[in-house]
Amino acid sequence: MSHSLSLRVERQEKDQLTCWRIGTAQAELLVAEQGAQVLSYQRRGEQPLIWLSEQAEFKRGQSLRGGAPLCWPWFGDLKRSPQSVQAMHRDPAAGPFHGLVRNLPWQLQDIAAADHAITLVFGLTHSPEGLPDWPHQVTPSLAIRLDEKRLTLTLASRNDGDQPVALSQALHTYFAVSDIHQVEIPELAGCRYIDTLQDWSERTQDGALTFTGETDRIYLGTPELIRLRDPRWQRQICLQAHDSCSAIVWNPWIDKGKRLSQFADDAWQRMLCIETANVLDDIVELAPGAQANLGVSLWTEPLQA
Ligand SMILES: O=P(O)(O)OC[C@H]1O[C@@H](O)[C@H](O)[C@@H](O)[C@@H]1O
Repeated sequence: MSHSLSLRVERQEKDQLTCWRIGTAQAELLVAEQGAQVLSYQRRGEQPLIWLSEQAEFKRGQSLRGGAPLCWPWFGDLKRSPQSVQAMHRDPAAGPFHGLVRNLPWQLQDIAAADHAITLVFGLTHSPEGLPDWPHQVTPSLAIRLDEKRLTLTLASRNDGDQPVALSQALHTYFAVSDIHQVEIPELAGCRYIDTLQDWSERTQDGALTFTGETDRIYLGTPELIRLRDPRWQRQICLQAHDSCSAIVWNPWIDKGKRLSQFADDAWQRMLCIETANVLDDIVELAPGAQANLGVSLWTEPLQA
């Protein structure tokens, strides 16, 4: 498909996966159909905004390291999720980390260009009995909208069943940074967080968040706009969340980085996850017939070094 807005949409087979590459005058985006996983997003003349591991493997049935995997219908360890989220599963002890859909086949269901933007909609097609051990009729879909300035991801969940459903979720976005030691996130100052590396104890963020070691935290009561300042690359990445007031911030640092799949030993220096989420006291309760939309818009702004 080509378009007067100098839009290019190309389907590409990369090893075992079908991907879609979208090129506009301003940016380039790559998405894998599996998991409806955004893999990379780079604005022309800039460093990548979304980070993809140079060791990412394009294999069926496994999530790629990097991009923006979808954690749904729960985030992280199901046994650590609120009771109402656990109760949706037949065997919470056996629920896989980060939910059920990040390594399933999804399909591109719609693609439309209008108002200087292109939107791709991916849907998960699963059996009427629902997902394995999660017997609920909730249909997720992901809309990916690329306009001249921003990339917007919206994960919609519609409850087509006749019982309420509780879920947690996250847009697990990996960002590219110049050097993890030099970036900071000012907007998290004063937020409560759960430090999963300190026995899940609750703390309060003192000043801007900076990075000096392994970090794995769930921030609560987060503001709508969060900025990742990167003076060395003279930019800040802006994240505007929609219908979310919790976020996970994660960097594996050296030791955990060595244990991760599809991850170079020094990759921890170049990436950082800020995951726009609905977790803990921010989970989603979906009445029959209701729909929830979790979203994030991403863009960059110049910054003086
Ligand atoms: O290796 P995975 O399953 O993609 O998870 C990556 C990370 O995802 C983060 O969301 C978690 O907070 C981390 O604890 C975890 O290590």
